[in-house]
Amino acid sequence: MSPQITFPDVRIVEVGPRDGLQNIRDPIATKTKLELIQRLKETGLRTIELTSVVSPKAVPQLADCRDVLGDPSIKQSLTEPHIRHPVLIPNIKGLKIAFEHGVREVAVFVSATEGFSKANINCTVDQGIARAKEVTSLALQSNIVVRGYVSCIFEDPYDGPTSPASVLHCVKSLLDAGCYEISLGDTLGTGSPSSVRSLISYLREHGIPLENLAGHFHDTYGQAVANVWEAYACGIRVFDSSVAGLGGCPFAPGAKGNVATEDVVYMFHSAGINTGVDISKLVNTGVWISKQLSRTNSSRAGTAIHIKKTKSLSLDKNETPKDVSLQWSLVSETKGLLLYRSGVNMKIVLNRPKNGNALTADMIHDLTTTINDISNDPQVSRIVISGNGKFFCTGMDLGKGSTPVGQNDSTSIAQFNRLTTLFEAIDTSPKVTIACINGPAFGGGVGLAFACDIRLCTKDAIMTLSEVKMGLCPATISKYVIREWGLPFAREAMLSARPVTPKELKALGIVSQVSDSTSKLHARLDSFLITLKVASPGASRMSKELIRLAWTSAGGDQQASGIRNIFSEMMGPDADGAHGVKEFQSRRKVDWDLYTQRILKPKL
Ligand SMILES: CC(C)(COP(=O)([O-])OP(=O)([O-])OC[C@H]1O[C@@H](n2cnc3c(N)ncnc32)[C@H](O)[C@@H]1OP(=O)([O-])[O-])[C@@H](O)C(=O)NCCC(=O)NCCSC(=O)C[C@@](C)(O)CC(=O)[O-]
Repeated sequence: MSPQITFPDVRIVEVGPRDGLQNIRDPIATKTKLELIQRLKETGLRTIELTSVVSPKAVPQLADCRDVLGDPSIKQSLTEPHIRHPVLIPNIKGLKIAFEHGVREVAVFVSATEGFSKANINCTVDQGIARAKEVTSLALQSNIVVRGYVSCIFEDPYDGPTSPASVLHCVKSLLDAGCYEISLGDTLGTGSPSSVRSLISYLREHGIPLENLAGHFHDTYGQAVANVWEAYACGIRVFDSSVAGLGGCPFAPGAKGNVATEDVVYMFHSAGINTGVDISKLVNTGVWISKQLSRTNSSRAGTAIHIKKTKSLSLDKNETPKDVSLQWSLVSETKGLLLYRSGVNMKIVLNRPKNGNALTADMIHDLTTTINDISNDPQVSRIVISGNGKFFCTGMDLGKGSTPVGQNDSTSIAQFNRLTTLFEAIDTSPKVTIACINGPAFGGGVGLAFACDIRLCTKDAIMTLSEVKMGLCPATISKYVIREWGLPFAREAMLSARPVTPKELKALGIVSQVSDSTSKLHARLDSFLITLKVASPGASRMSKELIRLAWTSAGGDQQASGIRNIFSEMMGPDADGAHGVKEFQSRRKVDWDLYTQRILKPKL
């Protein structure tokens, strides 16, 4: 019988909140970063890099490092004995700030190569080492432990391949300075298992103890997980990784994200190697942060586990879907709009958060085209409209030099046509349209929400028909707002321009669900979309038409003939009804999403 092999544990250094976020251009709220750290902690990760005390000019995304470090939850976490929270520090000034906030571990960084050193920290390699030594020495005097990073271990974006001797020089210098561990950074992600083995062997042969080394691999060439495994096989036991594979490097063009923590944990657990991490919670965290950042989840294992979980939940007959997530993939991006797809669902996200997602002429045009395109796609059943950032949509563009207000006749006509075409496209779409209102809306933004069939919103999604304050009026949107709100309520809201709360709208049945936060809203949206699988797309389209007829010509001839036509369409041999009733007779429930994707449709 072969002897039982027991593998030593590995330690994962989660770098998502720092390395993962630093390269993202759109501002991320401090509270999202804090929630990310908290969620990561709850997965069982015991080393989580918090932030970086670098110049806000160099890395604007981390300009809130003081707010992160000063938050009570972080202060508490910094005192917990089994938790390690390294903070990246470039210089003495950064160290002092970290020290003031009770940080117990810092990380210093150097590049093994001149080109990257110059671009990243504007000094030579040796000047970088001297700076890191200075920080390390002062940190150690204050009982702060120091970790070192060496970047570009295989290649530099400017200088090309890196010599192992340069890596050795940096590793040795940082260890001599007193760093307890050096993380070897494949910043460009060009390394492969053979280069990993070769470098680690070289360092070991030159007297570097393996227990002082960690691996930090980026996934640009898809080699990161293989590199982690190879480094493990060589004897390395500490690995940096980032949830959902977040990351990149602002100074290394083309560098992709870090190896995803989910992929690393999955790989180690599959080999019976304990990481101490609850993979299920980790996967949920990866899905959550990807959604928060409107980014595709780069973790392969995370995505697969999540889809499997979602599928088994939605196929369970006794299960009422409750906040089950869908996997959304980015389909296209224009200036101001992001388009995502999840099966038969499309989600359009207004993406001009700095201007409250105010609708420029281009955005209105792109939004209309997108809605028309989706409306003509037989593989799609639903269209969601949402917004990025604090606001859902602040209405018509009122920006200096760009607003169409106060211009000439032709500008006015063009804007009128643009707006009416957009709202008509939404209103007459054969697809079920859902406004997922992530925050307050003003003017045309309210119109956008109420041209849709159904609305879910956050508790902060206050609606203001603010037009009268500026001498304008809710002209093109009135058709939809008055229809949905009712005359007296709409009249009062239009004439007062007062903020109307989600609570009021919910009480009137005008919004269907109100969530506590944006993340909960999106989770609720996903669950809601899953529940809509019970509805046939053809029948939904016809139901929409019946509602429109009741609104436009209640009791009239047009409504009567419209109902007659819809009735005969519904009863036809090619209509969804023929399939739905057959399934009913066989005591089978129809998943209309699968049907629409042609999976259940009989082969001709
Ligand atoms: C939203 C708050 C309360 C935020 O108030 P705040 O939180 O104090 O932030 P802010 O005012 O600094 O706004 C943040 C940024 O968003 C911009 N912004 C914000 N809204 C717009 C806009 N519409 N157009 C262009 N830019 C806009 C604003 O200019 C600023 O950009 P920055 O100055 O930093 O570059 C405030 O900015 C505000 O009151 N905005 C105006 C909202 C409004 O009244 N919208 C109605 C537009 S009229 C309309 O839609 C007509 C229509 C379509 O209904 C007619 C029809 O139906 O036919």
